Amino acid sequence: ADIEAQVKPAEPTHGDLSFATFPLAKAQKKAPPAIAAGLAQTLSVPGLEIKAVGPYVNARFMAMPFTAEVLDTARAAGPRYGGDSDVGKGKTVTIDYSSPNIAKPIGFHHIRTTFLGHCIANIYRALGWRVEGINYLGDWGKQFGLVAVGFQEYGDPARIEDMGHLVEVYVKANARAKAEPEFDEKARDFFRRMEAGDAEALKLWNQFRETSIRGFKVIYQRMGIEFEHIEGESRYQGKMDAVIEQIAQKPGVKESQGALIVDMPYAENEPPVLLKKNDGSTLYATRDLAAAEDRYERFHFEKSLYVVAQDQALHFRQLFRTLTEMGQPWAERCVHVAFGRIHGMSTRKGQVVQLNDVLDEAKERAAAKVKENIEAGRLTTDDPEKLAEQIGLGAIAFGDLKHKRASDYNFDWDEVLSIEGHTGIYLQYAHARVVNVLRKGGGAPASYDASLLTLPEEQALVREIMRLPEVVLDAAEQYEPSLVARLLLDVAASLSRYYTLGNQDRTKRILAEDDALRSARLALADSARVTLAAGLTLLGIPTPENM
Ligand SMILES: NC(=[NH2+])NCCC[C@H](N)C(=O)O
Repeated sequence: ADIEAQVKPAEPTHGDLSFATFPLAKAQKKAPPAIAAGLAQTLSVPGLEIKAVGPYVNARFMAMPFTAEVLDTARAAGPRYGGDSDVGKGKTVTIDYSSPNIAKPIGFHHIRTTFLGHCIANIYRALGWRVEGINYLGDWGKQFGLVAVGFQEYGDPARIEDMGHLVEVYVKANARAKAEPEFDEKARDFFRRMEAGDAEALKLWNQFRETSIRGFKVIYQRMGIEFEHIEGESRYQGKMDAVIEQIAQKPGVKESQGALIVDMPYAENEPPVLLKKNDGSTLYATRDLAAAEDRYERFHFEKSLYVVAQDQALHFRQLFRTLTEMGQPWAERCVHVAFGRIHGMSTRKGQVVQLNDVLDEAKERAAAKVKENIEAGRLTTDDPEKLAEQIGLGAIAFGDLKHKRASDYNFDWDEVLSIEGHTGIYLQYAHARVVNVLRKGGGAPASYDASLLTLPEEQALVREIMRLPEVVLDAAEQYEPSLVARLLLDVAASLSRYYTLGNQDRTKRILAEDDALRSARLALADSARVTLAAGLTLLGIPTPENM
């Protein structure tokens, strides 16, 4: 109790704690060095290495025995850290994501499915699965009738290749159909002609479709997304009768109020699964049934994911139940990866949120931030325009992916672009900063002594770095990119605590005077860099090296 413990000076090669034995000399009637030697021999504390040095008992936190293994694993894997190509070897997953509706605005739910789906696809790919990403366009259905009839009445033929124009036509036509029954009837009739194979109707439809796909592709390119398949509901045109025939065999079909429905038990008040409307036209559910079978035939999937808003939960429950009732053993491999809503997202262009406008505005706002920080000398870049695009995309993507997918969230421009917050830009900056420190230190050495990494802050950072592979597995199992997002925040926070420890200048902490210590710290910094880069890439977020 008389022993005074003092936290050792900043230079940790001397140990982390030191006890002076002078106060004990009188009571024990022994010389301090002898007391120190005796104590060092009898004291045993797990995790502490204890040594007598003259009259002092010095203690040092020991590095976890696996520190070297963690760092070497991360550094050897580099951009593939967190992945494991054995996990999904020989298995295929289909991922239905993005799937916007042609000639309709890309609404908030398409923003979430696009980010979530892209990330889940990246994660499964990193785990060695064969990923068949499917952009299942809403390119069939009555809404086409609306656009077509609207376009014929007040569209500008010169602008048939302008997606924005088609959206305008749709929005107006939709409002008119609600107010004017004849207009609505015309739209239905147009779709009926499409389903009947009318060449003229199909020609116009195809023009709209091409225009939309061209417009979507620009957005996907911007986001770094490549789909294995861009197809859509129209693929099942002409193939629906076969599916209905199959359902008629098992579990059966029946008529209900002029429409054709799947004959299976329904809960009280549950709307039945509609296969054909009373006018004979097919529905979303009919096409999804055909699509599910088609996907199984083409890909023999181990899993079939549908990254679609929670609003469609009933649709998917019924879809999967129908497949089960049909006797498809693979029905249980289908999963609705549902997500909540974004509240409060609007752009300067207005309330009808379009993904491209969101990305544009994010870039514009990021550009203002970049400019402001360059002027204040806090940021350097040789390509401010590109950096703004990368920060803008990171802001929206991370702002979305950090939330558990099932929860709703409020979107706020200032929040997603805050450098201090739980944001994409914060992580991008943490990454660029560590890249910079490594550059100053002449890069990380191949060999180093991991046992020198004994500071609690160093060990804490090692522990976060170590978690990525496990977190990626959990994220895949739960279809939950937010787990990866949160780990990255933990890594960045640990890194920042390490830099600022003892209020030292961050470069000094890592670029220590002592060669051996500096090497070990650079190796640790390099592993943190690898973890941030690999994780951000899984989330679909660019990792600029300079900012
Ligand atoms: N197989 C599916 N149903 N995928 C989701 C399609 C989403 C639909 N196009 C929509 O925008 O609401």
